[in-house]
Amino acid sequence: MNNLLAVDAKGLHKNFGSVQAVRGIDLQVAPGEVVAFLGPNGAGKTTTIDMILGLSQPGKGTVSVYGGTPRQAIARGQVAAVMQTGGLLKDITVKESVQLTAAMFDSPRPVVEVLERAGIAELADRRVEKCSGGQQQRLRFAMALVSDPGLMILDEPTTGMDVTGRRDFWQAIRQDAHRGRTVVFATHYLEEADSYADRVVLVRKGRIVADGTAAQIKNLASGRTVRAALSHDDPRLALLPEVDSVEHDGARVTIRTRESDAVLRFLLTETDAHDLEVTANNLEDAFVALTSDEAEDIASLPETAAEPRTESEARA
Ligand SMILES: Nc1ncnc2c1ncn2[C@@H]1O[C@H](COP(=O)(O)OP(=O)(O)OP(=O)(O)O)[C@@H](O)[C@H]1O
Repeated sequence: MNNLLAVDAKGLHKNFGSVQAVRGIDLQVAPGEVVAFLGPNGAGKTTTIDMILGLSQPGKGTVSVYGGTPRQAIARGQVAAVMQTGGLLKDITVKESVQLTAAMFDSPRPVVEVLERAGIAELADRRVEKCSGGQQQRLRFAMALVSDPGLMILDEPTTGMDVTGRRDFWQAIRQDAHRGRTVVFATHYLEEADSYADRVVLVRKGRIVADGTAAQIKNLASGRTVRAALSHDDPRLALLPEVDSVEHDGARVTIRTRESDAVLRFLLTETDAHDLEVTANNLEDAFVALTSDEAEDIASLPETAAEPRTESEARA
């Protein structure tokens, strides 16, 4: 994995005046990966994506896309983006928009084909200004498909869409991704990352705080709390590898853990604990906790970087 990486970003920093928008992001994306860049408002997702696309320059750090600069990759048609807003001319039709984009490339995909892929063939003659927000996003997607890019970058593409619109949009993306296209998308919807990404990169305040499969991130985010009555403080609890934190409060102890079974076993066999209670943390609450101001950095999960998808694993 060297210059074959779809994205190789190293030590990215970006400040806007006194705002440190990105504070040291390293991101390697292998061809065929579908990566969600997940984080709350202001985490630095768009700023990072802008640097990957060459729309802004890092204050520090480097970005290469397929071994070249972002601008070279865009000019070669290797990367295309679907951004949240902009990029559309309101007075022309859907089909004309795609035709204009196609005129920029030597061997574009046929216009009719990309309109179908994006699910807007029946809107071909509609003026852009008459299209709904979701339809305009599909048009941006169609325009991004024209160069048949190896890497597609989507910046919160479904913001403002209703549930059906989001589902239909992702279905269109998935249907097109069957050839193992690399996809990097920014989102703050946990369920989008969960449903559509092989790998989830969780960002908070300009840094990556976790990097793994959706299941691993969910595991991190969805620990359990064990409460029990205990006659005295037991310092061994805090030393258990499965334990994240221990709080003693009089005769009760509260233990946060990712593996409640191991903790329960210890309490029942090694201590006089009784009146045990286990509660699962709410996933959304836990996600907020992972990315909140108070949250400490969580170690990334090194083995989790998903392998490039094979043809057979690729989504239909
Ligand atoms: N052009 C700019 N000038 C000043 N500050 C900026 C600029 N662009 C971004 N920021 C600030 O940088 C930080 C990161 O913003 P960014 O847009 O990258 O976050 P994001 O994760 O994409 O958020 P959202 O989910 O709300 O789109 C925020 O504090 C934002 O206010």
